[in-house]
Parts: sequence; structure tokens; C-alpha cells
Amino acid sequence: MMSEFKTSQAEGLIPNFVNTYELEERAQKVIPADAFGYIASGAGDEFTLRENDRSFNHKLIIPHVLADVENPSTETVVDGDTITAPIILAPVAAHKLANEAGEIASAQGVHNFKTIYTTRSYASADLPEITTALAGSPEWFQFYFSKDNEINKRIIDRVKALGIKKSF
Ligand SMILES: Cc1cc2nc3c(=O)[nH]c(=O)nc-3n(C[C@H](O)[C@H](O)[C@H](O)COP(=O)(O)O)c2cc1C
Repeated sequence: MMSEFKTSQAEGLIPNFVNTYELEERAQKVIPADAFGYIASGAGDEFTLRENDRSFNHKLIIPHVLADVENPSTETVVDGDTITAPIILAPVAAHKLANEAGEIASAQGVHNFKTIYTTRSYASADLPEITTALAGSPEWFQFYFSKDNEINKRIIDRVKALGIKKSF
């Protein structure tokens, strides 16, 4: 069942990319076309995708002149956790579409960067494996409500048992 998700086996750091658009081009070379299409595209005519890009680019960083820049830091505190920068991993389905290491590699990356990971109900790795790979880094959980309350209860019990402190 899980093997459906297995795609790229590319490993290692990606050298010399200038921006995320260039990173996307590199990813396209190693991820099968259908999986890449799912990850990189938006719904319908992709109006919202274009609007997201456009509005993100209008969030400006305002430089503070004549301020103390001896020890600059992007560190911040979110919900009691100190993270490296105000960047967290949003809920993203089926990481194994991109690479067979899937959520485990993503969780290790989040741990190394020191930020927050959001696990999604229908992850392509087993939940305890993700929590283990996070090695104590903060984990949030995105709950997808099922019509079947037994399934809902089982998922919530597993999330509680894993010690995940925030579900939404
Ligand atoms: C492959 C893929 C799967 C995603 N799966 C989910 C999901 O399961 N739940 C969800 O709320 N958002 C999902 N998203 C949306 C992301 O969480 C995120 O909001 C989106 O990529 C826009 O990024 P931004 O919020 O940083 O602008 C997914 C996005 C991608 C690219």
C-alpha cells in the first residue's frame, strides 16, 4: 500500500541554488511528472496559486537603520517553543510523492533546522515514526474529520499517546 507513494530516491544536499524557483526546477528533474504536478500546481486555473505568490512578495522586510546589528537573530518563540526563524512546516500530504524517505526525512530536516512540524492525518509514514524522527522537536497535528467516529477516536487516541501537544 505504502509503496504507491515511493518515487524519487535522490539524496543529499542540493548545492548552489539561488532561490526557491531554481530549487523547484531541480526537483522537477528527479520527481516523476504526475507527483510533481500534484505538488507544484494549484486547483482550476491556478488563480489562487498566483495570488499567493503575488501577495507573499508584497510582504516587505523593513530595514531598521542605525540599529544594533552586532548579534542579529531570526529566532522567535511560537506557542512556548523557540524556533530558528518564523518558518514552520505547514501540513502537507503524502511526502513520499516527492521522495521515498517521505515524512521521516522532512521531520529530520525540521529537527535540524529547529522549528515546528505539522503532521497531517493521512501522512504517508506511520505517525510514531514521524514523532521519533522529530526527536523532541515540537509537533502539531492536522486532524481530518472522518464520518466514522471510531476512526476519529482511534486517531485522537494515537495522537494523545504520542504526546503531540497541539491538534487542529
Ligand atoms: C503537496 C501538498 C500537499 C498539501 N497538503 C495539505 C494538507 O493536507 N492540509 C492542508 O491544510 N494544506 C495542505 N497543503 C497546503 C500547504 O499546507 C500550504 O498552505 C500551501 O502549500 C501554501 O503554502 P503557504 O501557506 O506557506 O503559503 C498542501 C500543499 C502541497 C503543496
